[in-house]
Amino acid sequence: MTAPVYALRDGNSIPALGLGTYGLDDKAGVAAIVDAIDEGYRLIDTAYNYGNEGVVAEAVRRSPVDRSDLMITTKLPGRHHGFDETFASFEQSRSRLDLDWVDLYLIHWPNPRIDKYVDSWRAMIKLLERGVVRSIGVSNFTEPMLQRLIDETGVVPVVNQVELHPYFPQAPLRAFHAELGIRTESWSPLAKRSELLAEPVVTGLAAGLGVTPAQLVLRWHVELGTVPIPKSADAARRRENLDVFGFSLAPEHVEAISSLERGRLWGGDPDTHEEM
Ligand SMILES: NC(=O)C1=CN([C@@H]2O[C@H](COP(=O)(O)OP(=O)(O)OC[C@H]3O[C@@H](n4cnc5c(N)ncnc54)[C@H](OP(=O)(O)O)[C@@H]3O)[C@@H](O)[C@H]2O)C=CC1
Ligand SMILES: O=C(O)C(=O)[C@@H](O)[C@H](O)C(=O)CO
Repeated sequence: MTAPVYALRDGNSIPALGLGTYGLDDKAGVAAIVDAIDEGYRLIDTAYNYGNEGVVAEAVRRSPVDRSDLMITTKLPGRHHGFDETFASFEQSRSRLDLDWVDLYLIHWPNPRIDKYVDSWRAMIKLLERGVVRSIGVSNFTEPMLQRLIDETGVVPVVNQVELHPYFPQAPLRAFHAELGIRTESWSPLAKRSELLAEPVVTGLAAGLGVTPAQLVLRWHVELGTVPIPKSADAARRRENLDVFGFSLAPEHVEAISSLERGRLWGGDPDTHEEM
């Protein structure tokens, strides 16, 4: 089973659910990603800073699934912001990933104090023109930061990957994305498991639908039209996580889950958090 896809504003497409890989390392990580592709995952999310681009490369090499059927995302770290620095960093990522092209390249964090994300964005536009990147987007960008990229370059990111889960549904940012045709990707979609999966509203609705709490939460993302990228090192949980396209949630159930809102999981406010 594979996830359905959404069209991106640049004409490419993105699976409605993908695999997070933060913490999938070494041999076990390779095996987990090979298995995930076999299980039907087609969108794989890594980053320069995860230190596992080589692990993703090995999994892609070992998988019988054609590379062109996969969407591989990686991300530019904060310490490499800048026009020339972005080309150099991208080349390291591409080489470690052992790919002719990267499907989706994101600015990982805006790092506003460095104030070079527009320079990086200009370099990413060039990478797109050169054909070594198929789609470009950002991660952890606020509305004013997105607006600045657009005002200064005229190029709208296809994706903004942000913290998003029932504790932090990001309704205003999602509405802004919808106006601009930016697809929202949800990081930590299960709120890093935490206590979310034991919330009575989650367990109650899940029991009523005959699904697991994680499936209920991931279906909530699907109902919102965001792309969740749950990470799991466990095959049974990965299968469970992908199996959310055979049921739906009533609008009042979506609302009930969204009402768990209480804010970010930790201090990852893009206006102040600097991640190098
Ligand atoms: N752009 C950014 O700044 C960021 C991007 N990310 C991306 O988002 C991905 C996902 O986020 P992450 O922080 O890992 O958090 P998730 O919300 O995906 O939660 C992962 C945790 O949930 C557990 N889990 C997974 N599936 C289930 C299930 N069905 N039932 C119970 N527990 C489950 C996992 O354990 P187990 O492995 O044992 O199953 C793991 O402990 C990352 O891997 C990364 O790719 C994350 C943070 C920031
Ligand atoms: O996983 C990511 O992409 C990150 O940016 C992480 O470093 C994230 O910020 C985190 O997990 C912090 O605890």
